[in-house]
Amino acid sequence: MNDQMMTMADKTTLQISGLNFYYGASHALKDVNLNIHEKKVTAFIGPSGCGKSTLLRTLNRMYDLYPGQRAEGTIMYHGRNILDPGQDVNMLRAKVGMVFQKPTPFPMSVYDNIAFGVRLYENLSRGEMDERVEWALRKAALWTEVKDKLNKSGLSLSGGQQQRLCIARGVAVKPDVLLLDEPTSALDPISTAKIEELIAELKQDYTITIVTHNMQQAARCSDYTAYMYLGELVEFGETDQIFMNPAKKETQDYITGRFG
Ligand SMILES: Nc1ncnc2c1ncn2[C@@H]1O[C@H](COP(=O)(O)OP(=O)(O)OP(=O)(O)O)[C@@H](O)[C@H]1O
Repeated sequence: MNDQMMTMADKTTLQISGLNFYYGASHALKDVNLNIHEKKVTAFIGPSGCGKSTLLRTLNRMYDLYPGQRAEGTIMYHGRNILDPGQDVNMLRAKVGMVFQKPTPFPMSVYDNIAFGVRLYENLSRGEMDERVEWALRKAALWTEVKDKLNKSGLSLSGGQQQRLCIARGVAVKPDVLLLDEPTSALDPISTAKIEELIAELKQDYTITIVTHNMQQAARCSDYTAYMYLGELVEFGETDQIFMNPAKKETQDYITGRFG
């Protein structure tokens, strides 16, 4: 399927055009053009340092927190360029949530890990908050494991549970998009399988973008794959096509492990 046909079949949530990114003078993303499709999983793959995480971090302006980092170009989201200086970044980050490589629960109870973010945006009654916490934990396939431990510290959970808690925290504010930056690289195979199952469930409701070093994971979990090299987007397409019939030799060399 060519890009135009895919765009007709799937709605675009984020439309990235002419995106360049700089760490000071270092040019880390070079004229990236890419559509992220609604309620699909898009994987970013490529060798270390190719710009996968940088691209992910532009999608909710995470880089704004660091001086000297800047993006140029457009990322259209609901009719607005999110790179515009006038963009409300707090609102953007509520709509485009992020889960990091290392599980990062807040040093507070399981319940408050979820409620904390919700309180920033909504004024819910205690009963409504209880419902939201349960809803988010169920969405993250964690409820049955923690329903009797809601007042225990989030840090007392296993690594895999902590990562699902972080996903629950992201989901609790009802985002449109979830950005997952190597979400299973610190986890054992069983926790990894749970997160992958969870991704398959979550894409019914959310647009998901995942950075992964694991080719099998990209092949299993994603609908679309973007292969990057040295800050450039080399090839983008449906995951089956990228893995079974890539258009570019560089892509084929990378996915078959012949790279470098
Ligand atoms: N904070 C930073 N300051 C300066 N340069 C950076 C910074 N973070 C990343 N870079 C550079 O930007 C380029 C892209 O890095 P990025 O982390 O996006 O790559 P990646 O594909 O996610 O790599 P990995 O798979 O190793 O995580 C690299 O050359 C990297 O050295």
